[in-house]
Amino acid sequence: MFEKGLRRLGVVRRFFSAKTDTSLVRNIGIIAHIDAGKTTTTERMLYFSGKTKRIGNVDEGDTITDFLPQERLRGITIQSAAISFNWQNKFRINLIDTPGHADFTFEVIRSLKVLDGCVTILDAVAGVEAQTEKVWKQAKGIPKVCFINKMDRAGAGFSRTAKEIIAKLNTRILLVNTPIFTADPVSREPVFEGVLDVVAQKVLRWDSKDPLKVSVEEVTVDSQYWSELVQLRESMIETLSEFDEELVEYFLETAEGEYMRIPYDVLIKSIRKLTLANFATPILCGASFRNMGVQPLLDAVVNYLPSPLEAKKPEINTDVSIEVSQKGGAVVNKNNNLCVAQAFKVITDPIRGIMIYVRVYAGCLNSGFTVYNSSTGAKFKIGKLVVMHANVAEEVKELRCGEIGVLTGSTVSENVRTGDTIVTHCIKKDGLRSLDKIKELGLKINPIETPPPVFSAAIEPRTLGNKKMMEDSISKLIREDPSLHVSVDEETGQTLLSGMGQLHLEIAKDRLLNELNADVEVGKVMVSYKETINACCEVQDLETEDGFKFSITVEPLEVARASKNHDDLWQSLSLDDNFLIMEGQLNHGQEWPFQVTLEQITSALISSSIAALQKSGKIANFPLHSCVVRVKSGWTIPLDETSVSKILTQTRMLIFEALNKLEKSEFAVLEPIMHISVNVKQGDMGHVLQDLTGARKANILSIDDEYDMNSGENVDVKFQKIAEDQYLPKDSTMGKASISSSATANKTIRALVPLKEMVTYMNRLRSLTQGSGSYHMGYHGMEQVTTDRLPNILENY
Ligand SMILES: Nc1nc2c(ncn2[C@@H]2O[C@H](COP(=O)(O)OP(=O)(O)OP(=O)(O)O)[C@@H](O)[C@H]2O)c(=O)[nH]1
Repeated sequence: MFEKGLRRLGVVRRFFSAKTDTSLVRNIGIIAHIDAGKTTTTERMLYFSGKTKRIGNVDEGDTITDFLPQERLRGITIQSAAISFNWQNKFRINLIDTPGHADFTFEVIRSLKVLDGCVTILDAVAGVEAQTEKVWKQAKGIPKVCFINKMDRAGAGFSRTAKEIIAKLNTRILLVNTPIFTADPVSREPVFEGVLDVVAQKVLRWDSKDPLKVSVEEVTVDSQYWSELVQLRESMIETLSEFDEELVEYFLETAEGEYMRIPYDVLIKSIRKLTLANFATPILCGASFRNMGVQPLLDAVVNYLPSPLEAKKPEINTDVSIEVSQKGGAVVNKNNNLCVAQAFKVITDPIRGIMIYVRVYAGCLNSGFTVYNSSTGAKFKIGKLVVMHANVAEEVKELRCGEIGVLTGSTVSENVRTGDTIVTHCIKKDGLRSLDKIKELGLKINPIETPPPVFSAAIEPRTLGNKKMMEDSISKLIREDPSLHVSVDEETGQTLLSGMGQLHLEIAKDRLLNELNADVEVGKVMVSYKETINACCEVQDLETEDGFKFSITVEPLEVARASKNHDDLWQSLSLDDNFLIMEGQLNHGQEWPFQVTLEQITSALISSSIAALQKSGKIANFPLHSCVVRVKSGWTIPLDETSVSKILTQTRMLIFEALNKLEKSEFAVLEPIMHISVNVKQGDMGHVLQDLTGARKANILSIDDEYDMNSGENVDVKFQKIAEDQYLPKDSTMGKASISSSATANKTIRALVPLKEMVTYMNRLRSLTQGSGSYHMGYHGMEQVTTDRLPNILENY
């Protein structure tokens, strides 16, 4: 219980030991729609855990996790920040606070890749918002708890939000605590004062002046909360019984069918079981800004979210076994000496240089050991290892299975990129030779997918002498943020920087100018267009005198998918939905004959394919999208060749040559299509709809009442029924739905729209709705530009 944690606060504020038992580690992410209160909640978690001695606030720009100058200035999270702290003096929580803005979705994707559990924060007034639905889907399969925040705001609706969680996020819920209110002495309006803890059967009230002071009151039969508590427990136990046989047995036999006789520990165990199985989501509430409800949330993190030993196993490229032992954590290929880790984030620290965040999946990573990057084939020694507390580093000797930490040192900076897998021996400093070449050194954790960039801007040095510095600064930026892309037009020499949205490019520009001191000019932000091919092309058996032999085809993605062969090695080019296929590579069987490794060859082929597909569109030189470069089986290189540079140049030329065989008519221009949800008052609906379908060429998917769950396209009928049947306490504050009369009732329009038509939409929506309308937009996919709009697009590009 958190009271124990509180009591300890004044006494124990020491750093945790690096050797925390793996079963006591929680790697969690905080995910939500923008402004739901992720950073505010994280800040309180750090304070209540004893990690910080004062509470930072987003609005004053002094939080621990939003430490970039741009984050403090704008009051939003831009990059995910990792921080470790203790709870209950025994659990170690590694927490990543992720950005909520859709432009920084890659930060969420890469964090989710290495996390075992999530806290989803919701704004009690806004309910389940569009970005919440999106991140919830991205976190599929990861156990979650929900925190309904901002219960202090007028219009907060706990039960309304809880109902939306069931219906829109398609999960059963377990109400771990519910809000309690007191009446304002003057206005008599309800004021949020604490929570009813359904599991511990207590009422917790926070002192508005002292954040550490909480009064705890047992709920007994004569309490005003007793009958509410009985109903809440009954409802919780019914949901638990749907899944947990052991609980049913306990309820019927030991508790003799009495809901109130199931003890705290038995309930915690059962809630944990359902959460880990992704059968249900525990729900809690509070108001982080007022320091209310955060300690129970931390208790929920350790009580209900998985340790690394219980988490989803990593997805890897081969079929070796991954077993989990309570003592050693995950063991890959039955080898207790094998360490497997994945790099998920790279940052450049002004003092420490390049820092690579890794998650260790098996074994133990030791400083000073030689490691192998199985994604690139590079072998190198790692330097110091550190654990980060936002921007403060603590040096550690080792990172064990399940932990998140940082690699530092110059060798590391040259050899590791986001998504790479690192393999090493846990005991011998230079023990790579004793690892199995194919099953262990060849093992890769599936890479982190990068979403496609949809906006780009030309960028150029102010003076010619600054070109090199500009290139270096851009590559630093891209190393940190692979969702930014750079391409150079070989004919005009123009450099284009592409990203996930206008804000993303704006921040990149700010960082280039102010943090990296690059003397550059950045042009107008424009939509990124692509081209694709609708026919295959090939170059057969190119043989050079010095012994290189390759046959290559370039195919549309759907053609390659239709003829997928399980012996082929598919590699994502991490860009534009393009792939490289190496035919028959999983079937070689015999001894590897070449000096260079398969990983080095594959890495070279990936680089040459990316370069060749960058500017190959025949209609307008746009980069190619949804294309596959296939290297046919039977390829060879000279046996004594020690470098891959020739493979790079030869295959790049071959891809160009193949593409040149296609006619212009076999190419098509693609544009980014966005899904949008627009919230407007009923009275404004007509104008907004007319504008969307007319000027913006939108394809309307649905029009729903904002809080009407009877008609949403993403409402599953099964969960709608569960939502209707769920027992929920009456909302004490005035819910938004009850405030609105039919004339002002909010409507949500969902539609698919070309991004080009949405560039100035915010201003347009404001003027159509007198400032009351709002919208949210996310990437849907690339689609062929319709013939009527193509000439205009090409003319203006
Ligand atoms: N009334 C009220 N306001 C809150 C509460 N929690 C956060 N806020 C405010 O909501 C705004 C957004 O809070 P943040 O913590 O930055 O939200 P976020 O989810 O981290 O935002 P992004 O990371 O930019 O997506 C700030 O103005 C906070 O002060 C709360 O419990 N009650």
